[in-house]
Amino acid sequence: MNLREKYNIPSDAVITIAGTVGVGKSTMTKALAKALNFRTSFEKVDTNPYLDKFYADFHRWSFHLQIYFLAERFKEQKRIFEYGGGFVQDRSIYEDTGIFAKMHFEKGTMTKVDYETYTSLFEAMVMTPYFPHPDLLIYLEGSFEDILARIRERGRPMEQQTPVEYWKEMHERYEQWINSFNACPVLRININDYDIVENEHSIEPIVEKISYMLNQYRNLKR
Ligand SMILES: Nc1ncnc2c1ncn2[C@@H]1O[C@H](COP(=O)(O)OP(=O)(O)O)[C@@H](O)[C@H]1O
Ligand SMILES: Nc1ncnc2c1ncn2[C@H]1C[C@H](O)[C@@H](COP(=O)(O)O)O1
Repeated sequence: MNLREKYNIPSDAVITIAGTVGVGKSTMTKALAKALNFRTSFEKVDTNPYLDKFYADFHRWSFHLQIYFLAERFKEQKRIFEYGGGFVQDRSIYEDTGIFAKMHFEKGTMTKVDYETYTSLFEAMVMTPYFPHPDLLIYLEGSFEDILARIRERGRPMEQQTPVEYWKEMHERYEQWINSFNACPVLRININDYDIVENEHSIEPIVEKISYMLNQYRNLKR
């Protein structure tokens, strides 16, 4: 019996992993999908045609990058829907607007007109009854120092060249954002409470928590 069956996780569930850059979303997505025998939906970083340009010049490329991410995530949403669920998704669409676009607008690296165009497109596409919310959002959290160490260890060149203040600002914004997020149920996990890199079995207590949350909310909906 696999962990999905053992913990009675519905086979059509959609679980999205949220958290700041470098916190461990992709690593968690892979481990959880393997444990549950679910499909994965990843952000494509290496093939993103705007990401390097964006980090080199926020003003010039922030709007282009947001539109690109929105299109990519929408296509992924469609794929998840067509398969009928059973997915773990690396990063939620809500972070694009709630963290990134908002932060660039408020810091002055996205113009007001671009921000309004982006948010109206986002709302028309996403904040509608036709766009199903995930069954659960897993929020990964940790200290700024631990997360910065992970960004450095991973070593993506464009992220190394970005000032530390950028990551600090993002870390603070994430904490505020998650405290008022209510589009779907949230399971918060501290990165010091598991180690799926060194110990594959440490995913099991997380699956148990997921099961508890999903079944609690399914019962509430009945
Ligand atoms: N549980 C963990 N323990 C130790 N290192 C981790 C853990 N999860 C991720 N990492 C490391 O942290 C870095 C960032 O992880 P990643 O999953 O790519 O983050 P994200 O997708 O949130 O940007 C990688 O070098 C990864 O190997
Ligand atoms: N919506 C976004 N705006 C700007 N930058 C973004 C957005 N979504 C992701 N990113 C960046 C941040 C990282 O450099 C890479 C991948 O994110 P990760 O958290 O490492 O999966 O893309």
